[in-house]
Formats: sequence, C-alpha cells, structure tokens
Amino acid sequence: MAFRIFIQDEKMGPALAVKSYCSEAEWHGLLKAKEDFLVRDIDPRLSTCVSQELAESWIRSRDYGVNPNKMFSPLTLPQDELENLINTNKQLIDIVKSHIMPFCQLASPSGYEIAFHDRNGILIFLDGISKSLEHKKSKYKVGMVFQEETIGTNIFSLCKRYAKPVQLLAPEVYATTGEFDIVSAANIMNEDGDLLGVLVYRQINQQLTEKPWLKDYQDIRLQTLGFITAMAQSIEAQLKLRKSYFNLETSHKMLEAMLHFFGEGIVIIDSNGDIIKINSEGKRILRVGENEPETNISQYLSDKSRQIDLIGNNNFVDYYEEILQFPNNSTQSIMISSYPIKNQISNQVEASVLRLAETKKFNAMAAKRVGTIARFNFQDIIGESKTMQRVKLMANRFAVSTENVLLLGENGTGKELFAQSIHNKYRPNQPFVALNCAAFPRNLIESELFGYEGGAFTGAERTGRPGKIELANKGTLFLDEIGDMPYEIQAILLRVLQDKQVMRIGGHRSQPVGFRVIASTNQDLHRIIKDKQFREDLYYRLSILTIEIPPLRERGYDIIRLANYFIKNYSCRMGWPIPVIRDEVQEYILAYHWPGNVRQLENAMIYACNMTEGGYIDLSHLPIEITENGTPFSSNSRLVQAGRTEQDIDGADSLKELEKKMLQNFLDKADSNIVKAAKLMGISRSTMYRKLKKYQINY
Ligand SMILES: Nc1ncnc2c1ncn2[C@@H]1O[C@H](COP(=O)(O)OP(=O)(O)OP(=O)(O)O)[C@@H](O)[C@H]1O
Repeated sequence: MAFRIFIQDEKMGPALAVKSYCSEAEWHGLLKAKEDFLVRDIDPRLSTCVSQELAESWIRSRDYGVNPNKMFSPLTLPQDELENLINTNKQLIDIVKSHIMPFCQLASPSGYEIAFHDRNGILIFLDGISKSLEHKKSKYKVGMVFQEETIGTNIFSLCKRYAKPVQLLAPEVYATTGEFDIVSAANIMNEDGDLLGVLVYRQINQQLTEKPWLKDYQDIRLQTLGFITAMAQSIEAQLKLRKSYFNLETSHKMLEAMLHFFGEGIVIIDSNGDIIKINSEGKRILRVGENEPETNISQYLSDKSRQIDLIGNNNFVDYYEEILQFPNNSTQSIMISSYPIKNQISNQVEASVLRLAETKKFNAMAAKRVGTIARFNFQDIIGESKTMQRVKLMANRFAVSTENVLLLGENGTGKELFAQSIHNKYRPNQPFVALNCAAFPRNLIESELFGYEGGAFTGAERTGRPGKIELANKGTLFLDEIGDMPYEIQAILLRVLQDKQVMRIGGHRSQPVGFRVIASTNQDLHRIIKDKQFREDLYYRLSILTIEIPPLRERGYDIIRLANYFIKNYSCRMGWPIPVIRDEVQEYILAYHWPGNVRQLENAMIYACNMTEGGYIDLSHLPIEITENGTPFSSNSRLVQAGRTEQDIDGADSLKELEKKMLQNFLDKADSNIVKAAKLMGISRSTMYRKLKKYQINY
C-alpha cells in the first residue's frame, strides 16, 4: 500500500495521504515513477512509491487529454454566475471565515492559503498570506473550477472522490504547478452525509518539496493535514449546532403560535414558581397586563402553600379547583392542571406547564358534555289538535322570556320534551342540566343541586364538586318532579333564585349564578302546598309562566298521529317494514283512556310492531288492556254515519265529550230507543246503559 495513514478520523476513516517518504529513495522513486509514466508510458501502479489512488488519477488525467507540461490553469466561472454562487453559499462561507480568522492571527509567517471549494469544485473563498512567495501573488483565484477532467489530478477531485482527507505534494499534482507546496484538504459534509464543499490548506515552502524526507518537514505535513481535518470537523459541528438552533427557534415560534391559539390559559413556571411563559388567555385569567412583567405564580394563589402542589409534584395533576386572589382582594375560582417537565439527567422537576380554565367556563363545558343533551325542538312535538296547538304556541312564546316556567301534566305527557324544546329555543348553546327530584334521597339531592367543597362530608370527593346549579349557569336547570323536592331544600333553592348566588355545601364563598328554572310536576301543587309539603313562596317563583300539558286522551286524532310516528320510528330502527294500523284498531286506540299517556302509547306501538306479521296492526296485536273494554263505536263507517270526521275529533275538547256527543247523536237517530241505538253503535245494551249513566244522559 503506497498510502500512509496520517490521521484516523472516526467518521471518515483513515486519511488519504501521500507516503511520508521516510527515505530519500522513496521520494526519488515517486519522481521517477511520474517521469516514467509521462515520458515512457510506464504504468505508475507498478511503482511501490505511488499510491494506487494517485496512480489511477494520473492515468485518468492523461485519458482526459490534460497536458502535464502546461502550467496548471483551471477554467474560471463567469463573474455573474460566481456572484450568484457566492450568495447562495453565503452562510457556509461566513462560517468558514469565522473559523479561519483566529487562525490567521496565529499562523506562521511562512506562506499559506486557505481555500474553500463548493461541492462542484468551484473555488468560492480564498484567504491567506504568501510572504515567502517570490511573485507574492497567488496563482489561485476565486471562481476557478477544479475538475480532474480539465486540470488533471488535484486535491479537490481526490478528496471528493475518496471522501477522505487528502494531502498532496507538488510533484503529485498531474499538471505543473510551478511551486513547492503541500496541499491538504478535508470534506465538509452535512448531517445526511452530503458533500457541502472541500476545505483546502496550502503550505508554501520551497524546502518542503526539495527535501521532504527530513523529519521537520514530515512533522509539518502531519500538522497541516491534522489542522485542516480538525477545522473541517469544527465547521461541520457548527453547522449542526446552527441547524439545531434554527430547529429550536422554529419549534419555539411554533410553540408561541400554538399557545396564542390555545383557548385555555397556559402558564409555564420554573422550579421557583417564576412565570417563564404565559399565553394571552393565561394573562387574561391572571389579569396580567400585556406589557406587565411576569411574576411568581404564588402571587395569585389565595393559599400560597398550594404552589408546592404545582411545582413540587412529580406527576401530572389533572384539573382541580384553585382560588385565585387578586391585588384588589377579589377572588376567582379556576381549574388548574399541571404537567411537570423533568431534567433528563437528574429527573428533578425543572418546570411545570399549567393549564388554567375559569371554573365557570369549565363547568359550562362539562355540563354540555355530561349534562342532559337537549335534543328536542318544538318541531319534534307531534300534535296538531287544537289543544296541542294552543299549548305549543304558548310554550313557544314563553321560551323567549327569561322567567321560570312550570310544566304541569300527567306522567308521560311530554313535559321533558317541552322543557328541552323551550331551552333549545331560549339558549341552545348553553347548558341544559336536568335533575329528577324524585330520584334522589334528601342529602344527595342537596349535594347534587348545590355541589360541595372538598371533604365537606364523609364520602365527599377530596377536590369537591360543582352542583347542578353551577353547571346550569347561563342555561336551564330542569327540575323534574319538583313536587318531590324535600321541603328544607326548597328554602335553599328559593334563596338561590332570589339572590342569584350559590354556595357549595361546606363552602364559605358564594358565587354568582344566572340560570332559568323549568320545573315540572304531575302533582297538584295547590294540594301539597295546603299539606305543607311545598312552599308557597317557591311555587310563586316557579309558576310565573305555567303550561298545562293535556293528557293524551284529550288530544283527539293526535293519538293516531303519535301512534303512526312511533310505529314508523321503531320499525325503521329495527329495519322492518312499517305496518299499517287497521281502521277499526284506530277506533280502539282513540277510545282508550291512556293513563300512561304518550309513553304508554309508544310502548303499546312497540308491542304491536313486535306482534304483527302481515303488514297490518290488528286488534290482536295490541296490548290486552287497550282492547278489553271495547270501543264506543264499532267501525270507522259508523263514525262517518254519525257525521264525524278526523277533523271533528281534533276539534272536540276531549274524547269524552266526543263520545257523549256521539251517544246523543245515535240516540236521536234511534228516536231515543236505547236498544236500537246500541245496535247502531255496535255495542251491547249493558255497555250502552253504562255509558249513558257515565255521561249522565237522560233517556
Ligand atoms: N308530542 C310528542 N311527540 C313526540 N314524542 C312525544 C311527545 N310527547 C311525549 N313524547 C315522548 O314520550 C316520552 C315521554 O315524554 P316525557 O319524558 O317528555 O314525558 P314527561 O311528562 O316528562 O314524563 P314524566 O312525567 O314521567 O317525567 C318520551 O319518549 C317523549 O319523547
């Protein structure tokens, strides 16, 4: 192997450099090999004094037609192209310059030059002194193109081709250089291993190449190659650092932008609690002015010891409630969660990212998520009978008011449906929070309604919990079965409604709340007021706008509309064909008194859908209680005979009235002959007598 390893470089491997020519004989061997090659065409690869790579480069140079006797003279890039190139590489050149500057101060007075070639071999930067040169002028110029194809063996081409540091002595260069110099070069690569350019150091000293076997000169060669390799590595490291810095800066800017868009307050504190970053929402929550200097988080905490929780905690802490205290002594409840940032080496918490949300907002969000979803609107309420139209109109009007609403009606008449529809017309984007007063024991109802502070009673959560009233802030609190609300709690609720302030159980701080109550009951409130089970004052607070929802039996043909609606709904849900209710079955449905109202009708239709097979709903498909008492009229034709139509049924105030009127009609037709009238109506004589008695019709 003709090359001697000068430098072992981790990334690049062993350096490519000419032999150290320990002996004079080897040096002369090299000179002879070159002459033999150029003059006598003897293959230089046969010489033990020439490295394989160098010999091959000489051969390629000859094959390219480069004249070895012509003075070394590379092509030069046109000025404008050169300027563009220098501009494009400005950052890189600046870094190279910044590395060379300190060296220039320390450099030996003997002549040297430092050049930087771009990845295509174009010399784009040149600096140095050439004191010892006779002609004082460098033969190199910025813009020169170093290519093996045009100038033969040269330092750039070898360095690029073998991707290793290279050192050449003047006679090793293919074309005559006319100088005695040692050139050393090292590649500069980017992180991905792509070549950015080649850094070249040229030491000019006549004696060096006259007697290169002398130890002093060999030392200089070793040092210069080491120097240029170290400098190239340092430049690479700086480029890497610069890239990391830019990446860091970009991440930083991205973080700033993200923080800005974040709807929640973000505050980053160091291990002392000093605020090191805060977004605009954070500033708003902490009431920090735009240009005010950031301070310490403890300044805002009403309980200063809580700061330890925020920064001393090793683990992520999910939302818990914290009371902020401001300089004017006002307070505000916020929800905080904290995320510790640990030092990778020491594992100590160095900073914490705090996420702040105003409890009010937080509750509203939570209520929207966990509270009842008000799905229904007035369009969803089926009912075209006059009674229902009147009720819907009334509810629509009341919806736009801010007063409380009281919904009265039997079980299953659709009170909640109305409550949701009113809310959705009133404040669709605010929470709708429902509480069934009959479903909870006394103590639970109290904590459900008013919430509690942490540890307020045995079994209470450590962090406390907001009540339904707080959650309903700005929206609607639907108090179902209000008649079942415990008497003592009614008094607290009344106070909340009057003061518009709520205090949690075990708490000392009232907070303002604004919400609308829609209460509902199937009880006779006047009676329970008399029985001292319901507070009269609360009744007056709640009943400003009262709506009585009629029972199903008073809604005429709506019963069939609803029945069809439920049949369609259920069948579609099950993926079944939609069955049709036979006319005579409709009569039974219309005649039934529906004690369970709409809910019972829905269940009956689900039952019928499951019973039917042939696409029709017959009598046998209905639940037994609906058919067992028979019907006041046997078929639709009789309805028509009696001069009654669908519209008439809707128009009647109630089915009872309708039945009474029909009985009278048939009696008139039968000239008050009860047996004849019963026959005409298709009912038995005894049923006829029972109905006449029921409706107190004289016969
Ligand atoms: N007019 C209507 N149109 C469509 N569906 C209705 C109508 N009325 C009631 N419903 C349906 O009937 C069922 C019972 O209604 P809702 O729960 O509103 O009654 P409620 O009076 O609040 O009952 P409760 O007194 O038992 O609380 C619900 O499934 C509801 O969707």
